[in-house]
Amino acid sequence: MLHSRLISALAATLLVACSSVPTPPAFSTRTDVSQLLSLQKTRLDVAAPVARSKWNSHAPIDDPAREQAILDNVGAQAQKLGIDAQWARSFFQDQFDAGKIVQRDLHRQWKLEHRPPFANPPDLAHEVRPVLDRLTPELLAVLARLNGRWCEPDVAGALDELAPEILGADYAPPVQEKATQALRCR
Ligand SMILES: C=C(O[C@@H]1C=C(C(=O)O)C=C[C@H]1O)C(=O)O
Repeated sequence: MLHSRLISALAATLLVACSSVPTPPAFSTRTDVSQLLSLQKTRLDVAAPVARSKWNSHAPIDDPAREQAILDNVGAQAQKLGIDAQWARSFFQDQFDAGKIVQRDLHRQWKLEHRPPFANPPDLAHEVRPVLDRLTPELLAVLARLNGRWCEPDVAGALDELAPEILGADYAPPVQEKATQALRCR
């Protein structure tokens, strides 16, 4: 008798303890969306050093061979993570295009200012591109956690709320829209 009362008291305590734990899915979804947008922002931040390097070297903003190599790697890695390869490629193409809006805006501004070459331009191949290459697997890992969930209300809601906050801190709406295009519920 005493034994069974003790068990039901313990069970009741456990029930109370479990129900007071915050719901982890909503919390981790918001964290994942925030992390994704922060990584996208970090990638966009690399556009300015890329633009400085190309301003000095007169290299074109578009480098289709480099883009193709990244996309082929992205497609292969995405498949291993269970992400649709074509979707992952279009997400990364959007990141390239968003970064190129930033690069073009800077070159346009420097042209108007008759800006001379930069004194210490970053080395594109040895300093700048390695930063972008390190971001690729990090982006793919978060994308794998959010894979196919873009129409879930907590994912779409976090995206709507956090994109203007995180990307909008430094980037205009056209850049934000391009960078988040593949993430929208369709
Ligand atoms: C960032 C660069 O400029 C462009 C954008 C790229 C990117 O975002 O990864 C890749 C090649 C270029 O078309 C670059 O040349 O490295």
